[in-house]
Formats: sequence, structure tokens, C-alpha cells
Amino acid sequence: MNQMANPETVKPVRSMNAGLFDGQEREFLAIEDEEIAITVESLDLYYGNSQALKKVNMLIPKKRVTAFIGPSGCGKSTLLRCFNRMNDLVDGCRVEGSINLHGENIFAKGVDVAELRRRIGMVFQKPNPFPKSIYENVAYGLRLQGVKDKAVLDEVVERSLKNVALWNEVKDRLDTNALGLSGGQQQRLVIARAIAIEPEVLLLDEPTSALDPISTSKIEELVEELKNQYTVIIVTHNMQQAARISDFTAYMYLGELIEFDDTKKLFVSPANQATEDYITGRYG
Ligand SMILES: Nc1ncnc2c1ncn2[C@@H]1O[C@H](COP(=O)(O)OP(=O)(O)OP(=O)(O)O)[C@@H](O)[C@H]1O
Repeated sequence: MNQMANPETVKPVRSMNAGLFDGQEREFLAIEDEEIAITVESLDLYYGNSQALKKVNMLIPKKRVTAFIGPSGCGKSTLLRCFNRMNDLVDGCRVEGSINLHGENIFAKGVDVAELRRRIGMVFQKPNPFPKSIYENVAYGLRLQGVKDKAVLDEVVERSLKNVALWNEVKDRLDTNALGLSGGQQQRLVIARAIAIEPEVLLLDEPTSALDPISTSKIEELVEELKNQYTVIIVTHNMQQAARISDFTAYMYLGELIEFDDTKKLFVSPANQATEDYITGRYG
């Protein structure tokens, strides 16, 4: 699979998808010009006898948003969960191949998985705040690291909540239970909890699919901000969302990476017929 389409094979812009990019006038990004955060090489993953990922090769650019799209069951979440070795928790799951995070193989013997998960934060479809105060949710990771200084904790809690645009909504009730927040607020809180410990990468697994449109657009705006500091990888079923917020998109099908490219390029001028069928709604 070629990571990038040959410019000579680029077809005329399809008007149908071009509309998704109104107001996004920019040059196509080329993976070759990007600093790479994660390198996936020849990755196979099996759940028991069933193969869920097949020889996936992929470069994830640093401080960009990369979206994984594809039909249900194609392996998007499985691949995402590989990056912080969440699949280790699944009985009978086995991987072959490698994933390098800034040059280190995360599957190598001796890798500290807890430390890996500190470096690679994850947010799930359903917001999962702890049944603790708003403050303690954000301070949680730092407390685990042994930070006790109240001034440090206060500063990080405030900064993290400001970064997710939640501070003004909660600053007067930091001691109340986080479960009392709305779903959209909970999801922003969970993202604040993830960034409080300054991960390098943020994995977002369909972070807005349980949210209303207003909360969804707040999270999308937030993702735009987050990429200034973090490498963001997002699984989404929503192609408009991928078009709105991602820089690069990976289209997966039946465990294989079919196409990976600049998002706009992939949507308006895909190199692969299977990608085109999917993004134009002809799939299935
Ligand atoms: N814990 C598990 N045990 C066994 N098989 C699994 C497990 N998790 C996923 N699978 C299988 O692996 C394949 C890929 O699933 P995965 O959830 O990664 O796909 P997906 O593209 O994220 O799907 P969706 O969009 O529906 O969330 C599917 O065939 C699924 O049934």
C-alpha cells in the first residue's frame, strides 16, 4: 500500500466532497514533510484465531490530528488500542510487527506499560469520569505520580480545565461530584484529566458519538487546539467530522489500511477505488 497518492494519479476534485472543505483553503500536507511520532510496521493482530489487523504500515505525524475511518468492524479501535497496549488486557490477543513511539518499540521486553499509558492518554466514546470531585478527577494522575504540593495541583487543575474550555463553567464548584456534569462537560473533563499529566499522544475513540451537536462542536474545537501541543489520533464514524478536524486520514477495511493521506486529498481525490466507494457512500 502506498502511503501517499502519486500526484500524477490525482483525479479532479469531486464536487460532492469538496464542499466538506469550504473555508479550508490550504495546500495538501505530505507525510514526507512531517515529523513522525509513531511508526507502525507490518502489524498483525489476532483475537484468538481471528485476525483483526493485517500487515498495517503507517506513519502518524507529530502534533497533527490523524483520523481513522472505515466501516464497522474494520479494526479502527483495535489499532488505536495498540498504541497504548490496551489490547494486552484482552485474553487471547496477540500482536506481531512493531509500533515505534519516537523510535522506541512499545512491544519490546522491559517496556513499562504504565509509563507508556502516561505518555499516551486515551479518551473513550462514553465519558468515564471517576466518582470523585471535579478537582480530584483532574488532579488524579499527578497524585498517582506522588505530587502533593497543593499550589502545583491547583495550578495544573486550573490550566487543564482552561485548556478544555471548562474552567468558567466549573470554577465555582470544583469540589462537587464530576458525575453531576452534563455528558459534554464530562467528556471535556476526561480530556482535561488526560492532558493534566502532559501526554505526548492523545487517543480519542469516537469521543463525540454519545454527545449532542453543541457538545460535539465544543470537542471538535478543542481537538483543533490540542494539536498545537499533542499528537492526536481520533477514531470516528462521522466522515464530516474527520473532514472538519483531521489533517491526515487513514481509511481501513477488513483489518487492512487501504489508504492514508492528507484528509482533504483523501476525501476529494482518493487514490483507491475502495476509499472512493466508502467516502461517496457507495460502500455496502
Ligand atoms: N475483545 C475482542 N475480542 C475478540 N474480537 C474482537 C475484540 N474486539 C474487537 N474484536 C473484533 O475485531 C474486529 C475489529 O473490531 P474493532 O472494534 O477494532 O473495529 P472498529 O472498526 O473499531 O469497529 P466499530 O466502528 O464498530 O467500533 C471485529 O471483527 C471485532 O469483532
